[in-house]
Amino acid sequence: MSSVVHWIVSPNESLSCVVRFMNKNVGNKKRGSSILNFSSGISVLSTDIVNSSRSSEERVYEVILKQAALVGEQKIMKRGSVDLLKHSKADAMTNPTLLNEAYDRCGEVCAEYAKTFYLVWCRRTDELVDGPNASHITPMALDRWEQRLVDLFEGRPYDMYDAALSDTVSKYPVDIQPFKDMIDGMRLDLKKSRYKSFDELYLYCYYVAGTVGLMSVPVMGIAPDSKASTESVYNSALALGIANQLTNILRDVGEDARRGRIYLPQDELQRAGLTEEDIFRGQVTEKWRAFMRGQIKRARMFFAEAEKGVAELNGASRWPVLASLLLYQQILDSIEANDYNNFTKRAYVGKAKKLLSLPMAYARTLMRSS
Ligand SMILES: CC(C)=CCC/C(C)=C/CC/C(C)=C/CC/C(C)=C/[C@@H]1[C@@H](COP(=O)(O)OP(=O)(O)O)[C@]1(C)CC/C=C(\C)CC/C=C(\C)CCC=C(C)C
Ligand SMILES: [Mn+2]
Repeated sequence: MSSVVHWIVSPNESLSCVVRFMNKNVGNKKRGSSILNFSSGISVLSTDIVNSSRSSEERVYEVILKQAALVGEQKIMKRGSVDLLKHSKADAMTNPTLLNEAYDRCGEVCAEYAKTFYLVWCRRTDELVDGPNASHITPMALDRWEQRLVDLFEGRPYDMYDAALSDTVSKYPVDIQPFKDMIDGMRLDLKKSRYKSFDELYLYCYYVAGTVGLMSVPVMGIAPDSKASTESVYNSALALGIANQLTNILRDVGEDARRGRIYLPQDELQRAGLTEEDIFRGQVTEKWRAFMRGQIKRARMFFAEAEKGVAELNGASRWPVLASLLLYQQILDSIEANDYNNFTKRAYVGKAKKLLSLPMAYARTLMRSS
């Protein structure tokens, strides 16, 4: 039996600890979940019964179990071969030269768009709602994007970028669900600019970022000698996505507010004595500093949860994943160094620190694998 412990910090510095005991046999879901609240050392305030109204964390965990089952139970069905007749550009899928070109094109997009991360389909999806044509994007356009996703999963890519992804998902146990969920995240972005609670924000972070972790693990692979359960590795991957997105949100508070968006839990703001006007005014007060300390602490806990899973990945992936984790979490240090002024100062990690993260990550991964 494996146990996954999540610590969620609320802004008044009390801690909720969600302890899940999962039956390792995911097919036989004998699952219990209890939420323990700690406040000044006083514990166990509530017990969550399975199947009562589910929290976002529980809903997302269902997806993890499904992904883990795909790997663990070898449920992957060989996907249909590419339908060459429907889309002429699908020639790329059977012609190795064209396929190489498709992957090269993806590499070019990565070099242009992403400083730290590489996953072209995700960037293209995000560009739909954040890019230059964002004001023309309707829910219908996202429906079409989703249909195109289904097509590429079934071996009918529309263009070269799709062809590379189509090829990848036909070779690895990648499920379409996290991809669909990411599109749902973009749908959310079209209609929602406030989040009532951390539970709501957590779901958003899963959609737009946690999904990336679930897409990546089947391709990166779990080390053959790993003793960890598949679902615990997926859980760490999810945590890395959530941690990255929470960090993004904390870095971009001012920028988002100028677009009329507040990706911060409203109930927590209220408990900290802060209003929306305070955010729009953008003054760094003691209340704001205290609020930010709580938010940063929470993001760091997700990074810590993520780090546990890095050693379980295939050797070749450990170093880049740990390096990206170390780099990204330094943005939190930078917010602190800016005295929590994320309204007008952009937190960033300088070149020297970035460079230092690489050998540090390398040394750490070597130490752990010996
Ligand atoms: C066991 C374990 C720890 C496994 C690691 C699993 C893993 C590789 C997880 C990756 C997590 C990750 C990189 C999540 C992406 C988070 C993120 C920043 C999401 C952004 C969403 C939208 O936010 P927003 O609009 O606010 O941001 P911008 O201002 O627009 O930037 C995204 C933009 C979604 C799009 C995401 C990508 C383009 C990044 C995908 C990158 C990868 C999968 C590569 C990761 C590779 C390594 C080696 C870490
Ligand atoms: Mn974006």
